[in-house]
Amino acid sequence: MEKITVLGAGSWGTALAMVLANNNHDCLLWSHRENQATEINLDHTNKKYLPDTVLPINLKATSNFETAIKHADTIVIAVPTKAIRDVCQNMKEYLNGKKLFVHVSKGIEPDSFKRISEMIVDELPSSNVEAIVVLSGPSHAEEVVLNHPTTITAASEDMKAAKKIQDLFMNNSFRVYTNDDVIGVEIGAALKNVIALAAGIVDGLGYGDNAKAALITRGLAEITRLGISLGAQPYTFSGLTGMGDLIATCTSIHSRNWRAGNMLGKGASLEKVLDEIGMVVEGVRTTKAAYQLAKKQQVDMPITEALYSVLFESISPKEAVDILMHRTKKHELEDYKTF
Ligand SMILES: NC(=O)C1=CN([C@@H]2O[C@H](COP(=O)(O)OP(=O)(O)OC[C@H]3O[C@@H](n4cnc5c(N)ncnc54)[C@H](OP(=O)(O)O)[C@@H]3O)[C@@H](O)[C@H]2O)C=CC1
Ligand SMILES: O=C(CO)COP(=O)(O)O
Repeated sequence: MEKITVLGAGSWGTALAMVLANNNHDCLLWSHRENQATEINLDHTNKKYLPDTVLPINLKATSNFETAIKHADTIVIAVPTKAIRDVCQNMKEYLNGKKLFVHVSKGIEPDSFKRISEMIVDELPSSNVEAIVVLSGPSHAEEVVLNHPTTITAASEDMKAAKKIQDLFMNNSFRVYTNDDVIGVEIGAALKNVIALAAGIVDGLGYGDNAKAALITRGLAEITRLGISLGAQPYTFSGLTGMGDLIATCTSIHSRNWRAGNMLGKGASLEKVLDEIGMVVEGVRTTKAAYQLAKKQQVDMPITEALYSVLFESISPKEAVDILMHRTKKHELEDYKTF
């Protein structure tokens, strides 16, 4: 039995804490809302985020950040991308010695273009960081809490740390692989949300399966191009955190990104969509970051550009699809000629 803290009691933090508690670890879940921590401790529910789930009784919660950080030497950070820096900054005063950090967030920071692990490195003193592991893959919280078979990847530059996280999370319904391509895993995780928003849009427009298959396939091509330009290994993008998560997110009603796109495709405004979903839709902010990053890297990312125009330049979803369909003629495999 290992002591582990999970920071962030939204859908994913709660589902992962449940996996760890079911694996008989001493898992403490931190919520920044006292009433939510009380609900988890007394009612064993988290109704806002996982309405139909009964949490294991050995899963404890706290809203005391100091208690949460001091509880364990393994800390899982499960807050949205935009909260990563704040959470890391707040934790510094309670860190004493080295801890193993796991992050599970899927995004890139606009303007700095930093991946999550880079933000963690920016914010935490290296003397307090044993290693950073990213846990990512096709894994809707709603299915994980039902113990439906799920596969995921623990990626780190430190394979010993990745294997430790594999051991802590793995069980009969939660299968964990390892990978050392942190760039590829984080880029695939962040960018699949952009393509999922676009997939939701084509479904909302009523364009059907051909259009969605095109988006997933050409989406993977542009994600791979960007990833390679940043130093990722090409084959990571055919794996769980690339193609795997694209399929899960672009085809599922569980996906907040797909649902947001679907509502946009049906004509709703971005403001109304985000208000109605009420949970993080990472793809919106990541579209901005990816659009900027593609320009910096001089990588062609037509789907990301089209989505950027819809989200931030008031182009209609239908016009954006028309623009994509009228691009100059290309060879399908010209992206792959370099590997
Ligand atoms: N849901 C899923 O199935 C999966 C999600 N992910 C990724 O996990 C990350 C978290 O997503 P998810 O749990 O789904 O998001 P949710 O929107 O479900 O929950 C986010 C949680 O983070 C809390 N939070 C927000 N800002 C802060 C802050 N500054 N300090 C402390 N807590 C904060 C929210 O609190 P409040 O209630 O107050 O808003 C909420 O509890 C995202 O990057 C997502 O892409 C990855 C795999 C699967
Ligand atoms: O990352 C996810 C599944 O792997 C969850 O996707 P959403 O954030 O779109 O719900």
